[in-house]
Amino acid sequence: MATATEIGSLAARIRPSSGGDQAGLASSRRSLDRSLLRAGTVCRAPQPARWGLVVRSLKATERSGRAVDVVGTSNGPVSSEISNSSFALPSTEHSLEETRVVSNPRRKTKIVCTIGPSTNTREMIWKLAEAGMNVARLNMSHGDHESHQKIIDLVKEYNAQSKGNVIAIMLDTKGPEVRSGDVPQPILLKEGQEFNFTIKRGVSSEDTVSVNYDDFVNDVEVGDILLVDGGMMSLAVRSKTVDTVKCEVIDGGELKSRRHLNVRGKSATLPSITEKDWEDIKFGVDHKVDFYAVSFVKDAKVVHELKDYLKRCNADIHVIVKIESADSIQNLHSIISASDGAMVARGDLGAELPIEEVPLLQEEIINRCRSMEKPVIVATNMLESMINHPTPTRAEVSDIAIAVREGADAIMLSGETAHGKYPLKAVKVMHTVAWRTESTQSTSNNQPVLPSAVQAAICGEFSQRHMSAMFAAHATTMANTLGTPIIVFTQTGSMAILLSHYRPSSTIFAFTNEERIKQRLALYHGVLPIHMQFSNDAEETFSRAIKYLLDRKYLEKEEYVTLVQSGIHSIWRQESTHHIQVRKVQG
Ligand SMILES: Nc1ncnc2c1ncn2[C@@H]1O[C@H](COP(=O)(O)OP(=O)(O)OP(=O)(O)O)[C@@H](O)[C@H]1O
Ligand SMILES: CC(=O)C(=O)O
Repeated sequence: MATATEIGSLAARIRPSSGGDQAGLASSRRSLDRSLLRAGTVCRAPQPARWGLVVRSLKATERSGRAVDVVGTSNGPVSSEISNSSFALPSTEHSLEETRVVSNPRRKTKIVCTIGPSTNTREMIWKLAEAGMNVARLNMSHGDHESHQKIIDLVKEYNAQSKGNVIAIMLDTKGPEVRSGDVPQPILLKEGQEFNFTIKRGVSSEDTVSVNYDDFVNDVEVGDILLVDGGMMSLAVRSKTVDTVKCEVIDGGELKSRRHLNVRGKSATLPSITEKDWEDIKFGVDHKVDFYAVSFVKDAKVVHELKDYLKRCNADIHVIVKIESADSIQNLHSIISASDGAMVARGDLGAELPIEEVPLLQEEIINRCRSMEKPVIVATNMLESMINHPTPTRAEVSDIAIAVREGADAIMLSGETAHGKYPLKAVKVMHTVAWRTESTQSTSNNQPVLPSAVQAAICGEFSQRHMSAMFAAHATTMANTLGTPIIVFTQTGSMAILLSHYRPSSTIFAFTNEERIKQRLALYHGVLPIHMQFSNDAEETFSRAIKYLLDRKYLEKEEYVTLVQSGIHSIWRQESTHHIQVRKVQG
């Protein structure tokens, strides 16, 4: 059986009395340096934690320069079919060559894919998963429960059959959104023409279409600007009757079925969770989804209301708040604080607020989430042109790189995978761009900081949670300094989530004995979740974990790993002390 011997000198059980042994550390570096030389790798840029890192990047680089040897990872292509397929980026070979000095062959930023008509089959779910999808998003604004259940069943079937890979499921509520009605054919809106929106149901003519919101006429005022589809078309309100809003088209286009309507600078006076949303939320409880993405959250009250409901249902589902309305910006801190994470929903955000605010708000929301230890997703238009074209615009590529650099946990595809012509190529582009961008990120200016824990200690309010945060930060520093991957054993997922928050430079292998926790962890930056039964014997469990990683070539013999035993719920600990150990992997 594979084992990992503890290096006595580096067995940094973090206790006041512990100390490091320079000789042991130097020997570990020498051994890693030797493997580097054997591998013949050239390290072009000095990195603070270079020893273990370069060796591992070789695993993803074949002679052709194509990624074929990354197996069973939730963070990148897993099959040669994907890697060698014709939809590789034209520049793929070049970019993979370039990433030889990458610190880690696995992508850390996760990819959320919206499932729709282009991808709602067994074959496409499998292909998306193999191409790098980490989370499948169900948009409840479209489809019915039957069609969404089919997708949930397919994802669960994939998870059950896949060896090592896992996909989480996110149910995105429709929310109090205002949409135009169904039209049998797109209606052409021309600049300057009169066009009307009516609250009468089922209307679709050349100059009038229904809206799904009875108070539309009351909320809208003469002079308001209406944006269709996030600003693809716009109209100025000229007059109103009891049931109709009469407008002049400013920017024309094709009005298709169920398009978003926003009034510039205003949020609809609807509750954040509508009756339909509650039905969809219950559907999510019944089918055990992993996350809700809650649309148009205006304040923290609605998050508490949803969480209370989930508690009453005994449902362990995390709540991601979508920041997309003018109201949500005013209450950003309390909303994020009440939630389990946030999404920068740039579509509606850029319609309700001036569009030039979107990049600034994106950065602010990411920073806030990062400082509050919550995951954050950047969504909408990331590869919009790939709905119809096989390659992205350069601006779209830059947009992905910016979200990765700003520290998003995940980036999202919407229409690109829901109804686009090139869903797999879009995932492949997202994967490659995120991976390449991560490879250039320096860890030296990314050392964990602990303002909240330090502050708590000063105020005498140091809690178990702060203790866990301290250990996660120290484990990260240790793993970064030594260039080791982190192995964590977690029952609730909390320590893996904390480690993810500190963004270690290498992968976090998160072993859990709960399938649901494994699925949830798929969203978190840098975490590779693995399900394994824990036994009462800690050493035996560690050995099985190491064997698992060796068998899948995630680790190599003689490599060092940072092993974290901790968390709020202790595993194999008599006392409530956390342990961080550095161990050498034995065959
Ligand atoms: N389950 C589905 N069934 C049918 N069509 C879908 C489904 N999900 C998505 N689509 C199609 O894909 C498009 C893009 O998906 P997306 O999730 O971005 O929805 P949206 O309505 O454009 O915006 P929002 O995300 O704000 O709801 C939708 O407009 C719709 O045409
Ligand atoms: C994702 C979404 O709902 C938006 O961008 O508006």
